[in-house]
Amino acid sequence: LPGWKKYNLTYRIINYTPDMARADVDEAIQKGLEVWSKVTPLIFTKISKGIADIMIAFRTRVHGWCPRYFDGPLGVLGHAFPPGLGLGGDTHFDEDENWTKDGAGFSLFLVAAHEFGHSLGLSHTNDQTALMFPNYVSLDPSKYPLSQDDINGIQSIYG
Ligand SMILES: CC(C)C[C@H](C(=O)NO)C(=O)N[C@@H](CC(N)=O)C(=O)NCc1cccc(N)c1
Ligand SMILES: [Ca+2]
Ligand SMILES: [Zn+2]
Repeated sequence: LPGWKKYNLTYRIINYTPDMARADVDEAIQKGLEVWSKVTPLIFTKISKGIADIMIAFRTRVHGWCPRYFDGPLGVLGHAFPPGLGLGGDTHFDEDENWTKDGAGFSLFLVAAHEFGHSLGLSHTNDQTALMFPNYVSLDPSKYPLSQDDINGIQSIYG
């Protein structure tokens, strides 16, 4: 599994969803990254300008030079590119979803944690208890642990 060749990665939130307070978006993204830094030597540093390893944006439908597109409400919630230069690591969230900190809509924290798994080199798993299972499971974000499958996967890259 290809991964980043460095442990210190930068991220930048390019734009914010109007669905949530900015501070709540910052927190959801930071916690989504922490899910992975807790079990690896990875360190994530937030920058507010320039090019980060992981560029994070909320987008709809066909967007910019991204080779993938979104599909309106529901369905695809986000996508992220595997480690590498340029688009590598970048993460996009579908702005046509209702993003939330808790309660109705989709938990930005949960989806971000899943997408960052891809940004770090993980693909989907068929372990239904895993964060990297293809489909969203709306479990309480605070209790949503990584499954052993997730941990094995990430530690096989950044052990
Ligand atoms: C083919 C991919 C572009 C689908 C896309 C995905 O897996 N992105 O990483 C996606 O948004 N999948 C939905 C499920 C679907 N409608 O296909 C999803 O909920 N993924 C995010 C997610 C969030 C939290 C937990 C899990 N297991 C999955
Ligand atoms: Ca969608
Ligand atoms: Zn996925």
